[in-house]
Amino acid sequence: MIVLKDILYKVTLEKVVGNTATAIRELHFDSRKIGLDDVFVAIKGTISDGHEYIKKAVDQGAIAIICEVLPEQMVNGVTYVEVADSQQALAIMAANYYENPSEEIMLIGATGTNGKTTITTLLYNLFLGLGYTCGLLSTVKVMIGAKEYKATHTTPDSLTINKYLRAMVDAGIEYCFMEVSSHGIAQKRTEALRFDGGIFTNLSHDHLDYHKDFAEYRNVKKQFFDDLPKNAFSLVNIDDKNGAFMLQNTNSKKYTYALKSIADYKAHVLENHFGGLLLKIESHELWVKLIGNFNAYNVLAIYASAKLLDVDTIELLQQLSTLESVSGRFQYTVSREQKITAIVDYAHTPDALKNVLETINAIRTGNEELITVVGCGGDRDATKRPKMGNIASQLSTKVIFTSDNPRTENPDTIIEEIESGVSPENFKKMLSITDRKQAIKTACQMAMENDIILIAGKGHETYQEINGERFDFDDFKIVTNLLTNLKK
Ligand SMILES: CC(=O)N[C@H]1[C@@H](OP(=O)(O)OP(=O)(O)OC[C@H]2O[C@@H](n3ccc(=O)[nH]c3=O)[C@H](O)[C@@H]2O)O[C@H](CO)[C@@H](O)[C@@H]1O[C@H](C)C(=O)N[C@@H](C)C(=O)N[C@H](CCC(=O)O)C(=O)O
Ligand SMILES: Nc1ncnc2c1ncn2[C@@H]1O[C@H](COP(=O)(O)OP(=O)(O)OP(=O)(O)O)[C@@H](O)[C@H]1O
Repeated sequence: MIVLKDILYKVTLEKVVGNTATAIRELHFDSRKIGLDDVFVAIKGTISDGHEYIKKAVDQGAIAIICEVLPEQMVNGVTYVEVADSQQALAIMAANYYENPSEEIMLIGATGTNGKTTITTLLYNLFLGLGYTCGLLSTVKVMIGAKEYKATHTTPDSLTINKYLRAMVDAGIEYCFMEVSSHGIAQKRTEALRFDGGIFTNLSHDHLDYHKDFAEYRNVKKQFFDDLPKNAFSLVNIDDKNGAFMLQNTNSKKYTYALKSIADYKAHVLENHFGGLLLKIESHELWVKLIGNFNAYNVLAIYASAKLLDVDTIELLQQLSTLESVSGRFQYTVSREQKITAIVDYAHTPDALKNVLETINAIRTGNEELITVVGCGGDRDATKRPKMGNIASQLSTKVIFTSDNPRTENPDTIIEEIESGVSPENFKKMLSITDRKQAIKTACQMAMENDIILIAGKGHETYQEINGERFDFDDFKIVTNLLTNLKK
């Protein structure tokens, strides 16, 4: 039997009307899920206010209501608890409800604008290879041992996280690697979790549709490190100009990694081409099958994390050399006859797109065409559109602007906004094809021997979202198929 008072442990209570010794069944923050004897946590959201659904929750059988403002009319037999912050209360209650699973597993979080999925997935694969049992909470998928679940968020809500962590602990899983998004931190989805380590990758212009400005976005990321406990490690990329800021107020053990600056963990890129990366990490030379300078940072972060988790260096180097690239993250295929290389990458921010294009330009000989197919999502930060148009047209020899999850916006209007960032001298490089499949097909038809096609923005996604509906769409499958059947 679960008692309300027990799951309220550590929640600061402002006011209580009713009995907290009451037995409860489930905990929910969505009134639509409430059944008999459940607890409803009312949250002020971005679209609606959970407080408006309190009556509905009670009508459906809720035995307790947790809210920031008590309703005027309260029903006898229902317990009403006023708290200062419902999201925080939910996080603490969720941890209590699932008996604090984060305290029974090694939990490592990665945050930053880019690299979270790559780092957490590679850490997961690395630790599996080392013989540990592992869990993964990422944008692409959730893994609990061998069982795969569809991910709905980069960082799910606190109830879902704790439910997954409990399932991992019950399955005997030793390590969980999870992505920590800025939305997740801001909405307190990760509060009340006990992390054993936190990794900071980098910070650039992103999510400014959600966060007020860059300063707020940066402060939210820092909050994750501020909250890490004394025994956890904070591992930050100190080459990033915001790296030092992340470490300012944390009580955790502070470590840095870098390719350029002085750092606790340092690497040099000795070779960088389509075959992979040759790195010198500390005194060790290491070949990895990952491409591009940014992956040198990712490999270094993984190496440093594993060292901080006491992995044997020889075994670690051996496993690192076997790692394969992550789905939709610089995933590539080469057509057999024409040797046309197609790269599918999730780059959907100006900085990530610039990184990927610079990575390709650093590797290519210069004689080939670099044809980029790219779009920007609808109903999301519109300020990045001209920036991405500018970057794509400057750093490619040809560019095709197309759709990328237009959602409720008109895809042609989005494309016009992307085009507005292209400077006149690059107009001749530019084409616009609204239909993404047609855009990819045109790129394949335009490509000649040894040319390179970059299809950016969607990465691992297997859909195109138009007006609330998701249609099957997979960049990598489409381009692989087109290149296989290409007749020139
Ligand atoms: C903008 C945003 O982050 N929204 C998240 C937020 O929902 P919200 O504030 O919009 O909720 P709302 O619809 O206003 O409703 C407010 C409250 O009323 C409740 N309600 C609502 C209707 C009803 O009938 N009954 C009821 O009780 C809702 O359950 C909610 O508690 O809280 C929900 C529960 O945690 C999230 O599912 C939801 O994520 C939406 C779906 C989303 O798309 N989020 C994205 C932007 C996101 O979080 N992305 C980051 C990664 C970003 C990145 O790095 O790319 C992520 O971690 O996934
Ligand atoms: N360390 C890095 N620095 C810069 N760019 C990177 C880094 N690692 C990966 N990238 C590039 O950034 C993009 C996103 O990578 P990844 O999915 O790993 O990041 P993320 O932080 O999980 O982003 P998201 O939450 O949007 O999925 C990809 O295009 C990838 O090529």
